[in-house]
Amino acid sequence: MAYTHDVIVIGAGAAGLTAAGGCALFGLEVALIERAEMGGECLNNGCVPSKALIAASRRAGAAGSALGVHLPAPVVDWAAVHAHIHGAIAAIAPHDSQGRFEGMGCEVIRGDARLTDPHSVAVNGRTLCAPRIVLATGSEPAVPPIPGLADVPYLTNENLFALTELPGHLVVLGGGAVGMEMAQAFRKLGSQVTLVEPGQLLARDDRDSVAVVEAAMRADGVAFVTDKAARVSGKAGAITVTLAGGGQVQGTHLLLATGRRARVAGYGLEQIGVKLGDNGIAVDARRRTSLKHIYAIGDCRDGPRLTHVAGQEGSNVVLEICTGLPTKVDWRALPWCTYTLPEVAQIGLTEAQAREQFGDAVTVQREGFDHIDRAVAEGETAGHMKLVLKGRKVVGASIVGDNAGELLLPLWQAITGKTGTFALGGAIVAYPTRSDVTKALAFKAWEPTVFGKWPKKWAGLLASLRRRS
Ligand SMILES: Cc1cc2nc3c(=O)[nH]c(=O)nc-3n(C[C@H](O)[C@H](O)[C@H](O)COP(=O)(O)OP(=O)(O)OC[C@H]3O[C@@H](n4cnc5c(N)ncnc54)[C@H](O)[C@@H]3O)c2cc1C
Ligand SMILES: NC(=O)c1ccc[n+]([C@@H]2O[C@H](COP(=O)([O-])OP(=O)(O)OC[C@H]3O[C@@H](n4cnc5c(N)ncnc54)[C@H](O)[C@@H]3O)[C@@H](O)[C@H]2O)c1
Repeated sequence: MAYTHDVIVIGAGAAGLTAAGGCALFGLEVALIERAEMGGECLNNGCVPSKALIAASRRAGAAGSALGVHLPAPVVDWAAVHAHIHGAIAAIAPHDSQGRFEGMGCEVIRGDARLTDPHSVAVNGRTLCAPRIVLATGSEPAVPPIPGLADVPYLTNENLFALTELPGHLVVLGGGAVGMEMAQAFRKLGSQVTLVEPGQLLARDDRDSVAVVEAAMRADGVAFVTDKAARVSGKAGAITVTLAGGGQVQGTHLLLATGRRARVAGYGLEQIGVKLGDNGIAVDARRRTSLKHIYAIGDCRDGPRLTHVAGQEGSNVVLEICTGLPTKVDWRALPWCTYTLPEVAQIGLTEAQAREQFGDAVTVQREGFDHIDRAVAEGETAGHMKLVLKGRKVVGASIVGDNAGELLLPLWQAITGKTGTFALGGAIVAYPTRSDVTKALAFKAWEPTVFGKWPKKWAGLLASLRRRS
């Protein structure tokens, strides 16, 4: 077969950009195909706009009296908030742009790709062929089969950031990361917000940590309803959600935050025989599909759906394709953070997962931010860090508090064995910073040893010798 390229990458989101850019930097001939905006979901309707919106909401939420300073009630200029969100996207866009990736050596093709045989991709009337293909086609909002939904205008992350007005009363379906972040942000900006979730809020996170966020959001004025949406009716500006339990919630706008569905249909996967899992393309630990020369990375395969995961899988397949060495992804120390106020961050195992896996070998060291001087000085003491240990080895951590996500990096190093509690407990940490909490908890793992029987005996012996001299 005459190959036109060494690698064809379909999709220019976080996963595809990393894979294509990395292979091109190794000198391979790469075709990168994107049918919509370069940068995919994270840049255009995911992480970037949501974090820009959250930043605006934090400014609004700072109003009131605290620390002896009185700020007047905020005036929210939605058009300006909207401009800030789209300004952030525009500022980051060059990083993901066609020009930047062409500069790295990729052939960037703007069009709809379709697999026509196991080595061939049709796009814009051309047929490209390569020995390796990387699928990075992402995911889309999962729209649950709720009766009436098709007849009512609703929001998802795909149109939320195009809103031209601040919702009067936003009803959010789903208490995962999207639902929680957006519910709090719109509430702080002045919308009434009701969040409907039938199960647990932030179900993948530590329960103690989620309880702190939930309390903060209730204090902000978010109303939580534990039930499932059974029917939706109404029209723009007047929407009614009828709950499975019989109650009703009324609002002006409806946001679906009910999870993601992998984008796997309509581009030839079925025809060439790539196998699917429950919600995405089935892959092995090296991110190879059932056709071993075709990889699937990021949101389109079954597994965690996060930008840094997409990027990590992109790097993984670059190494495997470019060196020929099998390269497995390692999620022992997978971090994530939900950017509510306070943030809730998780890495590795939660306490419950660790106890299930290691039983009595697990101990948990916990410190509240009310014991951390920086947090006290700033009046931001909500939250805690929980360090989950097997012996003295960190196997997980849950953090809830201001900027919790910024504390994750040394914990990644500890879980992956690049550092340990001894090093972290002895580290010099600038005072006063929130990192004091990591040092304090790591040291607790060693405290019984450092101040144990033998060090005490030794110190006592030295002291008695000095007394005699
Ligand atoms: C509101 C929201 C907030 C989020 N916030 C965070 C966050 O703070 N942190 C975090 O880590 N994650 C966050 N995420 C998740 C994150 O956005 C995704 O995990 C990530 O963007 C997935 O990247 P990807 O490259 O796999 O897919 P995408 O970014 O979806 O890229 C796939 C690309 O493939 C293209 N494509 C699909 N089919 C074809 C085809 N046949 N031909 C050509 N092109 C095609 C699509 O147009 C798309 O551009 C958030 C998600 C949402 C919805
Ligand atoms: N900060 C971050 O890292 C961040 C932020 C946003 C999104 N994301 C990623 O984006 C993806 C999507 O997030 P998400 O929050 O949409 O999905 P999710 O799967 O985390 O949560 C969806 C929630 O919707 C609920 N739900 C389902 N059907 C419902 C119904 N009919 N009525 C009410 N509730 C219903 C589910 O019980 C679940 O709790 C996730 O994979 C997440 O990792 C990450």
